[in-house]
Amino acid sequence: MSTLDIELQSVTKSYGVVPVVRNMSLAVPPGEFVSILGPSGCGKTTTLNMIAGFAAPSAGDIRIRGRSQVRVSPENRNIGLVFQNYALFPHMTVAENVGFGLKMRKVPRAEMEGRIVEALESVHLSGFADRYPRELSGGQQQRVALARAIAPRPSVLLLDEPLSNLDLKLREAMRIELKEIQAALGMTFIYVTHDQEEAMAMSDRIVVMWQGEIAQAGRPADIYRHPQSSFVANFIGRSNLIPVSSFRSSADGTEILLGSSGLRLTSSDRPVADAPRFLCIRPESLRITGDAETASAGGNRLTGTLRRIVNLGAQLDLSIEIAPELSLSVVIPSSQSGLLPAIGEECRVFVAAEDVTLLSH
Ligand SMILES: Nc1ncnc2c1ncn2[C@@H]1O[C@H](COP(=O)(O)OP(=O)(O)OP(=O)(O)O)[C@@H](O)[C@H]1O
Repeated sequence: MSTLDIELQSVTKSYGVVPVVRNMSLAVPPGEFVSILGPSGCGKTTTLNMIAGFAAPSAGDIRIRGRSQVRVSPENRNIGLVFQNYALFPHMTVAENVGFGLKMRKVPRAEMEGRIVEALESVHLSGFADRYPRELSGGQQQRVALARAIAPRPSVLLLDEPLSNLDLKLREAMRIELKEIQAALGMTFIYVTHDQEEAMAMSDRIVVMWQGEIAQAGRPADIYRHPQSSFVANFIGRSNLIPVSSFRSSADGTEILLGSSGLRLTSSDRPVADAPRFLCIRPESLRITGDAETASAGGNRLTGTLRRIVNLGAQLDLSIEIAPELSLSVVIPSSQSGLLPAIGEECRVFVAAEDVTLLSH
C-alpha cells in the first residue's frame, strides 16, 4: 500500500502538438491540502481533469493510493469533485442533493440517511436538510455542494475555483471554513485557484504553475519568503524586483551593484548555480528609520525621496525614489505615519540582508 494518496509521475498533456502540461511530478500524502496556483491558461484545470479521469495524460502516469489510474474510469476513482458552478439539482431538497452520489452508488437506505446527516454536520448545515437550493444563500449552496462531494467518503477531493462565484466577504469567510472542514475530515484536498491569497490562507503546500510547468512548490510561508524566480516573486504577493548589474560573493553573502545607479546592497543569499539577475525585496521588509536607528542598525541603509503615500487603512503604501528610475514600494503600518517626512523630502529606509533575495531568472 502506497503512503501517497495521489502521485503524478512526469505527466504531460498535449492537445495536438501543443503541450499544455509538461513533465509534471507531484506526490501528495493523505490529509494534505495542496493548492495548484497559477495564472489563467497555465494548465491547472487540465491537471485536475487528468487526476479526475476526464482527460488522459499524453505521457506519464497518475497513481491514486499506489494504483495506476490510466485505465480507471472517472466514476471508479473514488474522487470527489467540487467545481465553480456547483449546479445543485433545483428540484431536489438539500438532503436529496447530498444523497445523490450515494444513491448512484446504491448505498443502502439506512446507511445513506446516516451519511447525509454526517455530511451536513461537517459543513454546518444540519437543520437545512428539507430546504430547496433556492432557499439558500450562495455560501450555503456551495456548502451543500461540498457535502454532496464528501458524502461518498472519497479518498481525495478535487476543487476547481469553488469560491469564485461568491462575493469577497463570503469568499474570505469560506476560506477559513473550508480549511477547518478539511482538517476535521482529514481528507486530501487538491484545490485549483488563480487567487494567491486564497492559496496562502488555506494550503499546507502550494504548487505554483506557469506555462504548463511547476514553477515552485512548497509551504506558503517558504514560497513567500524565498521565491525562486521573478515570476513567483511577482505572482505571490508584491515585490520590488531590481535588475542586478554585478555582484561579489563572500562567506557572509553577496554584495550587489544595482543598475546604473551605483547603489550597493548586501544580501545574505549566495548564488548557488546561476548568476543573480534580479533581487527581490518585499515592500513590508523595508522600514522607515529615524537618524539614531539608522546609525546603529546593520544591513542596508538607503536614502531616497518620498514621492507618494497611499492610505490603505491599516497600512500605508509608499513610493520612495532612491535613484533616478529606481523607486521602491514600501508598506508600513499606518501607526508609523509619524516617522514619515513630507512628500518630496528625504526619507531613510532600512532592509536587513536576509530580506534581500537573489533570483537567477
Ligand atoms: N480540450 C482542449 N483542447 C485544446 N486546448 C485546450 C483544451 N483544454 C485546455 N486547452 C488549453 O490548455 C491550456 C491550459 O488550460 P487550463 O484550462 O488547464 O488552464 P487553467 O490554468 O485552468 O486556466 P483558467 O484559470 O483560465 O481556468 C490553455 O491554453 C487552454 O486553451
